[in-house]
Amino acid sequence: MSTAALIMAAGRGTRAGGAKPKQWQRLGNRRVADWTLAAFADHPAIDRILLVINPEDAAEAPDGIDWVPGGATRDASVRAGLEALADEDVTAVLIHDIARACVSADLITAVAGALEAHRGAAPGLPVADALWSGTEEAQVRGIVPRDGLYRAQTPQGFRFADILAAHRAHPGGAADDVAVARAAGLDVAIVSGDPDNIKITTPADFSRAERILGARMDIRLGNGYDVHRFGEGDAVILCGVRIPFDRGLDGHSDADVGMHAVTDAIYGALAEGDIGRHFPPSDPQWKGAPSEIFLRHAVQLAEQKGYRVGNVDCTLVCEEPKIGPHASAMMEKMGDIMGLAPDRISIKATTSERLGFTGRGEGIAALATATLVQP
Ligand SMILES: Nc1ccn([C@@H]2O[C@H](COP(=O)(O)OP(=O)(O)OP(=O)(O)O)[C@@H](O)[C@H]2O)c(=O)n1
Ligand SMILES: C[C@](O)(CO)[C@H](O)COP(=O)(O)O
Repeated sequence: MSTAALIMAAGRGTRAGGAKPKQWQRLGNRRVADWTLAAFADHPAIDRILLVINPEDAAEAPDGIDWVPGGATRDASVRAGLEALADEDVTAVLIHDIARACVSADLITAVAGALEAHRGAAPGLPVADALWSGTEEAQVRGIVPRDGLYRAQTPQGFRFADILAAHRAHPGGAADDVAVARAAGLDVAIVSGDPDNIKITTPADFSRAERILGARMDIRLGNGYDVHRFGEGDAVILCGVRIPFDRGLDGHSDADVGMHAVTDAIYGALAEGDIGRHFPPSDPQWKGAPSEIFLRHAVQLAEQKGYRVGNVDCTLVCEEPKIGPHASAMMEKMGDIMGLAPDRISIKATTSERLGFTGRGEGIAALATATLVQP
């Protein structure tokens, strides 16, 4: 079975307001559309994603995602998307509003899983509040029994051939795809909806969605510690900056103790061991290597796993050389390598009051902490 996600994004978002349709507006550190697409792109049950947009928004479409033009109404847009998939080997389709950016992986799993036993499946929330009917003057006219009533959500899932035929036969004007399916006589199973799967409809919904997504945010913390002893040389390299000195630091690579501690903090936050695991000292290719190779690798690994570096704090422990005059150059260099703003990097130094190996001037130690945030 090949399952496609058809993401409906051709609406104008008039109720939400703003300078551009709601799906292209910011929600935290990404656009609404990017949250929704990421939920499906990362999901193992989804083999293919097709986005339906208004052609006026072509410049907003994310790279690497196929899109087709939608229509004037939601059901016309869905039909356009289904027709575009008709020649592909798609057996099931999950049709989702891009405006439901808080959709969870569990809900996608539940709808996709229900399609193994049912021809159609969609999430619904039983109505929990009392229901009234009202007059145009906002007076209560009567009480509506709520038994058996559900609030409809997306993604709504169907066998592909069924829902394509149902849309082709439908005269238009349906609120959702379950309505189209039912008009064609298809049975649709109700799976448990998710109260957090809100549809961003009005301006107030943006902050609700941010709260929901913020509560899900995964923050990781890692620490790193490294030591290199002094040896022959006329300079040390610390956090990417060459500092002339009457000795150098010994090491297999360029012995940048500060950069190593930061790199290990990132690996630590990922539970990915340390530099030695990724760049074994027994491997001659790393002899004298610039340590930014290691740091770049750690940052890339974090990105591959869906994290970005939030901030980094590094303390160098030595009596000499003096770090203060070089700290801002170090922060700039580290920021360049990590793609991090300077105000998210702290590099500072302390002596150890002439105690221990650093106090006796035998080497330099470095400690670092890094946070990783998802997404
Ligand atoms: N012609 C249309 C109209 C709507 N949609 C999509 O269908 C979903 C329905 O949500 P809704 O809140 O109604 O979106 P809009 O139509 O954009 O909002 P509004 O009614 O406030 O303009 C949205 O993801 C929207 O982009 C679509 O693809 N094509
Ligand atoms: C499809 C839908 O999300 C189901 O709740 C909803 O009907 C679409 O939004 P609209 O506000 O009804 O256009």
